[in-house]
Amino acid sequence: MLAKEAVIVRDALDPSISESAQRVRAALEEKGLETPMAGNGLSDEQKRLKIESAMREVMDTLGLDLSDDSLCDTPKRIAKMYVDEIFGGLDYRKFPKITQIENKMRLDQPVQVSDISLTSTCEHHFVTIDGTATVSYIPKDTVLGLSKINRLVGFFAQRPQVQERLTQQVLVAIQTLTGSEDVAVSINATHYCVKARGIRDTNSYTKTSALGGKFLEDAELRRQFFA
Ligand SMILES: Nc1nc2c(ncn2[C@@H]2O[C@H](COP(=O)(O)OP(=O)(O)OP(=O)(O)O)[C@@H](O)[C@H]2O)c(=O)[nH]1
Ligand SMILES: [Zn+2]
Repeated sequence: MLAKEAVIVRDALDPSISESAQRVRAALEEKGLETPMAGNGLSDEQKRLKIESAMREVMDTLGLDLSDDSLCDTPKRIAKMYVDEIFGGLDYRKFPKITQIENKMRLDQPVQVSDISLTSTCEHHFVTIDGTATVSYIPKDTVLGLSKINRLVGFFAQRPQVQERLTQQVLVAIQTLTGSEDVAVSINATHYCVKARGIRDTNSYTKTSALGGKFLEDAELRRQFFA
């Protein structure tokens, strides 16, 4: 297993990790908001093979018949889903390409993207978190391509998460990329670990928010964001 510092140095030299991704990661590390990772240096293919084998063990332990034609490929499907889909955001090589344009329009009012659909995975139970995110920022020197906001939410959602950390990670990513402290993020989500097991509450949902710069200082701006 490689030490965390060694992984960061290796990734800094990896041309498939964009400069934007490296800056966001450094900012998260500095603020103690990075997802806890113990980088093991495995390739995606090595990860798929190991997870497939582990899932085979889990299913076998549950007493499922792995020779059944409906079940036999499930370990492989789960391995692919974890590495390439629902946990793809653990790999900064998959960080979205961030397009920004110079703020020639001198925009100084909030740009808000509301109700971004989001699915993530609860890191305590590995079941779905299903919700929406709303992101607002006041541009400084550059303006972000709108879809990039959805993509950034999607990237950090594709990790095992707690909703509070996910909300903060999106905030820091947008602050880092735009150079503007004036960012607000809110997430409303249903946790299937609360809905489908445990307390089995089918109604409740969780609201979190993370605010920076003028959104913290200006009550009217904050009111508009939450309105
Ligand atoms: N703060 C926070 N907690 C979460 C999130 N997702 C799940 N949890 C909680 O994580 C906690 C884990 O508690 P444990 O007592 O270790 O787990 P458990 O025995 O399965 O708990 P129950 O869900 O109450 O049955 C639970 O209270 C979950 O509801 C999240 O995004 N944020
Ligand atoms: Zn959970």
